[in-house]
Amino acid sequence: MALTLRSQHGCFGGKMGFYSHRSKETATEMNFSVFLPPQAEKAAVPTLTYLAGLTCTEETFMIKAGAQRLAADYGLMLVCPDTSPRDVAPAEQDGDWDFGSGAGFYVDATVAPWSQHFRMYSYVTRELPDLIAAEFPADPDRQSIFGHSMGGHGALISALKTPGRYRSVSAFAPISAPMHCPWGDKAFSGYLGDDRAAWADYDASELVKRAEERLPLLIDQGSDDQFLEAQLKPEIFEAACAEAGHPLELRRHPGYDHGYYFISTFMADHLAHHANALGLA
Ligand SMILES: N[C@@H](CCC(=O)N[C@@H](CSC=O)C(=O)NCC(=O)O)C(=O)O
Repeated sequence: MALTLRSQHGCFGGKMGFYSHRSKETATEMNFSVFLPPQAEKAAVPTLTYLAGLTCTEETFMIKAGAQRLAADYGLMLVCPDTSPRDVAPAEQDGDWDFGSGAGFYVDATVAPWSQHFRMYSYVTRELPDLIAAEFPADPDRQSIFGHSMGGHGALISALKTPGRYRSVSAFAPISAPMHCPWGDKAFSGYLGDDRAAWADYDASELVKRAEERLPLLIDQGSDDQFLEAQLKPEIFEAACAEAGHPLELRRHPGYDHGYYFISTFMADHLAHHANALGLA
């Protein structure tokens, strides 16, 4: 598997790298970033994948979230894919910031033209982990996942749909019930068509009701988040977890909005959550 190293930077004793490669799933070049902690020079380390939100790239989290110092302390590899394929025909880019480029929604599209390249679910749950295991000093038996907003939705569905893959999951302000909000309605009807049964396969509030395993699950939500009421709907996911008997630590934080100041404030708690599940704490 040919990887192109686009740039590399020393970071907290480890290495911050930005890569691209030809993806079989999306049939495009895909970008991703990896933070290698110093411990990775001597041994395979656990990986924590972060899925970013609408309009983000593989750089946003690495630049803004402040996760690398803690990951270096724990000996945790951080992996962050781009949020969609990029080098696609104009008809597949879409002019909207919440659909098309930068808005892959972590689903495998079934509706043309999106179905040709927008296969982000298979990309983040299969192709990218396999690539990381083959090309980096990663311990494939110790993986966890987290994300923000659209990426929080992506992290929740990735964990719920692949029992046995991840040791823990967490999310900042996730789109918790995409079948019941305008962002999800637009993405699911565009990528998956009108069949709401297909939508339920990518909705965490539906998937948790049939979950086979019980993962440590942490969600942080700002109470002053501008998207909270219309788009995020944590109360639906909270009720679904209660109905399913799935443990959930959902914390609401007055004074915090949707942005990376909120994310960076609670980043240490999320890394501790995952480090604990991955046997690093
Ligand atoms: N362009 C939009 C705002 C887009 C936005 O807020 N994106 C969020 C994720 S929202 C859900 O997935 C984000 O993480 N942005 C990156 C950042 O650096 O903050 C608008 O104009 O409202």
